[in-house]
Amino acid sequence: MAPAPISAIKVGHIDDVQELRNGKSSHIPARFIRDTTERPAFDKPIFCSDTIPLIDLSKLAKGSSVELHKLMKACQEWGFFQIVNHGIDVELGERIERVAMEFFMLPLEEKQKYPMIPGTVQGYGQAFIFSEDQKLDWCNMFALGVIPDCIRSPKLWPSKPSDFSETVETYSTQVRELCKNLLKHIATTLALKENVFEEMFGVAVQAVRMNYYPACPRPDLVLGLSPHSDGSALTVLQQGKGSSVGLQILKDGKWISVQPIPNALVINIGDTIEVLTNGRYKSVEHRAVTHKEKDRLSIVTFYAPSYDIELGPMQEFVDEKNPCKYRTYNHGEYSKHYVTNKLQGKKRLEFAKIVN
Ligand SMILES: O=C(O)CCC(=O)C(=O)O
Ligand SMILES: [Fe+2]
Repeated sequence: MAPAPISAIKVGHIDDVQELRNGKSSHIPARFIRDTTERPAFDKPIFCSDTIPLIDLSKLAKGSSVELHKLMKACQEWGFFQIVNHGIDVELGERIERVAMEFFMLPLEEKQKYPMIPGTVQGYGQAFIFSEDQKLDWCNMFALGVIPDCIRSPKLWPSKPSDFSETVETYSTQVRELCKNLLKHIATTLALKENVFEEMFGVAVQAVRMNYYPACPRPDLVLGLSPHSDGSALTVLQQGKGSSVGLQILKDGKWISVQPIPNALVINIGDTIEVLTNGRYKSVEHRAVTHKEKDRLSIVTFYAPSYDIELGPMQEFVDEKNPCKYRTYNHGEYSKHYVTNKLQGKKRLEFAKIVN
């Protein structure tokens, strides 16, 4: 049966979490309350690991083999790491946080001029909601396609604050360079030609998502963002200064909090790199939790191949011991599949899995 058009899907009433928060009531609407198995376990001590690898990009740039080895281990064993000396201007990092917060603090009517466009995950609101019985995230998102032009919706770029668009453009230009740079180093860790990904990806797709998690009176009952892996090749995540700890990654069956490090960025491997490397480097499931008193902001950039690219495991990673785990598919089709299915762990990658 053909899938129902997104516009025909009934999502029911979606409360705006900032409005709920401003109402100061401690009542949590039922649609936000998770099943017991999904709730964050605040009663057990959260395993706050400082072992999530920290990579110094300036050392990689100087050709440090020790740092390259650390990067290889980070990609292979974690799929998540933090980077310092990454080349993004500190002042620009502060500016993007400021404009994002100024946008989220606008009156609801103003933000609703840029409503989330179903099936594209662009605009303001809750994304990935496809049915009335689906749980909601304690989060407001504002997402924009940046590159190429065909994914930009100029109507969604807000006029307030006045320097919002210019800041997103400048920030995105610098993050794009960072992604290209990181992919070169990642290719080197895989004994591939350093430009292999850039040549393969064509004009890479880049999108930015700002996630705002207001403080929640019952962080033990809700999730800021449902568990998922990213569909990108790489994701660059900036945790807002002064934000609460919120990002958690699933490692060996345990949720581990990622401690923000001043001026560091969090990098994670997305589904695309998992497929290309036939699972050598894996995309990792992650989620966000909320905090009772503190709000939290994250600025997330997704960097992925052009939509017209056909993707599948590279031959370098397929042999008798490592049979091909994923089929070849069109990246545009995968992206469409990704944005039209709910966040549910790594389920969306089943799209590409070869089932024996
Ligand atoms: O806010 C966070 O830390 C997680 C955001 C995230 O995973 C996403 O936007 O894909
Ligand atoms: Fe994510």
